[in-house]
Amino acid sequence: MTETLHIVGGGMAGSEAAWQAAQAGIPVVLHEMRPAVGTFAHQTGLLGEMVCSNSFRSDDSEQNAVGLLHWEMRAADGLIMATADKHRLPAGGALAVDRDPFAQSVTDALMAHPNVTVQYGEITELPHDGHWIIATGPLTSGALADAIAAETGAEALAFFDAIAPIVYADSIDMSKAWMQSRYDKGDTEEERTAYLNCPMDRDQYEAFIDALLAADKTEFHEGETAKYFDGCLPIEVMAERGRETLRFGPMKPVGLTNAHAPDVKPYAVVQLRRDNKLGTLYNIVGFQTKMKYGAQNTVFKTIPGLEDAAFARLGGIHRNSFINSPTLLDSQMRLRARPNIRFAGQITGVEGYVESAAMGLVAARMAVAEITGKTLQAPPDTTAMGALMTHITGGADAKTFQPMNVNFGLFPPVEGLKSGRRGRKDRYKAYTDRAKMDWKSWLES
Ligand SMILES: Cc1cc2nc3c(=O)[nH]c(=O)nc-3n(C[C@H](O)[C@H](O)[C@H](O)COP(=O)(O)OP(=O)(O)OC[C@H]3O[C@@H](n4cnc5c(N)ncnc54)[C@H](O)[C@@H]3O)c2cc1C
Repeated sequence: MTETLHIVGGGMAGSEAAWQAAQAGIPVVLHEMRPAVGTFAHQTGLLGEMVCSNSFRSDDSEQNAVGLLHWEMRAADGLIMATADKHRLPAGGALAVDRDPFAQSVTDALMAHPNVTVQYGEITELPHDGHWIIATGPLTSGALADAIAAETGAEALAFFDAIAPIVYADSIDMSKAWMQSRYDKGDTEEERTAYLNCPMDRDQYEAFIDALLAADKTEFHEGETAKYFDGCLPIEVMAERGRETLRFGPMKPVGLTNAHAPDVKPYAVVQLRRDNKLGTLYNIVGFQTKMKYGAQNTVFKTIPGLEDAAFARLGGIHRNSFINSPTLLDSQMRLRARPNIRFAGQITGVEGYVESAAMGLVAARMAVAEITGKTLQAPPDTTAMGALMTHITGGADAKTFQPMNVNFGLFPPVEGLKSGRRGRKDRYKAYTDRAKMDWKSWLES
């Protein structure tokens, strides 16, 4: 008899995973704690509930990385994409979804599937036997989060997402910024030039502080803890504590010499640190923030060198349980210490409905292969699915690991194409053409 796949969490990732495995002929038990045990964000007991916006973002599979991920999931007969297409609302180039019929259809499809049993109830332990996928999302219940922390070490499970904004390297103006580590620290040239620095004079700093203090901010949701840890105070809270706080904190100008004006001492310096192995993404060090996205776009572009910055993601702080996947998971998304357990969805450190469902899709296919005595290699990192997986299972720096949306910064470059803004359209088309070809080959493998 074929072994059963247990999936914990009937959200975006768990629903997609259940569908993929069931369609492959594997018996699935899907464990969902709602409606008996709720979260502060979910409103219903339905599977596949969208907790906030009703958008799956861009549907452009040629020029947008999330649009490409849509394409890949459709090509893999994904339940979440097929249901989103069925309940699509007019939204220009974006894929907006009528949320209640969407979740109802996901629920109906899984309930009606002969290979799926939905079992309502909270799972509170990490199981020792059988094949399991944990897809309990950013609001994983307290008991299970405790069990995960006990298994992995408390520091490997984050409860808050304190996100510093991430910028595409090729959108930074290097005629103003320069590369240097503070006090030129490091044994190699690479280490001595590990940071990218943006200098400010006094007027620019004062104007920046004014803009921070005046910016629109988001409040914590009810049920979220508004407790900040001193190590990750939002920059605007630091600015509220005193106009000089940032200049003595993340923006301190010491140990740095402006390569473009060595005789002029900057009044403050914003530092950016490499965020991925490819060097295509940089995060602004210490700039976690509760400013609204519109305000961030305006305020951060006043930083010299970032006037034309394009953001791979903006900053934020919110309740989000996620594991340190680069250290905990192998390339099959299995917990190294307990290989009978895979993780999928937002808890692995991806961000967003589509990315979470995508990780459910691939984790289930890997589990199916294992149950049927085969091994399915991870998709190549030239595909949107593979680029995301590579990021969480090893591409990202484990020390600064933060949840990530899919974006072209995660893709290996296509050789021979023009860099910078002007070449972007051709570059993205080349990425997506390559991805589609490689995704089709992977599906056939
Ligand atoms: C407040 C908030 C707003 C968000 N807004 C957006 C947005 O606008 N757009 C966007 O793309 N993403 C948004 N996200 C992120 C969003 O949660 C994810 O994109 C997506 O829902 C994650 O999918 P998932 O399957 O990993 O988790 P979920 O969809 O949350 O599914 C996890 C499921 O596991 C269940 N569960 C948890 N613990 C247990 C347990 N112990 N036993 C059994 N079941 C359990 C939960 O009830 C839930 O059904 C938001 C997240 C939060 C918290």
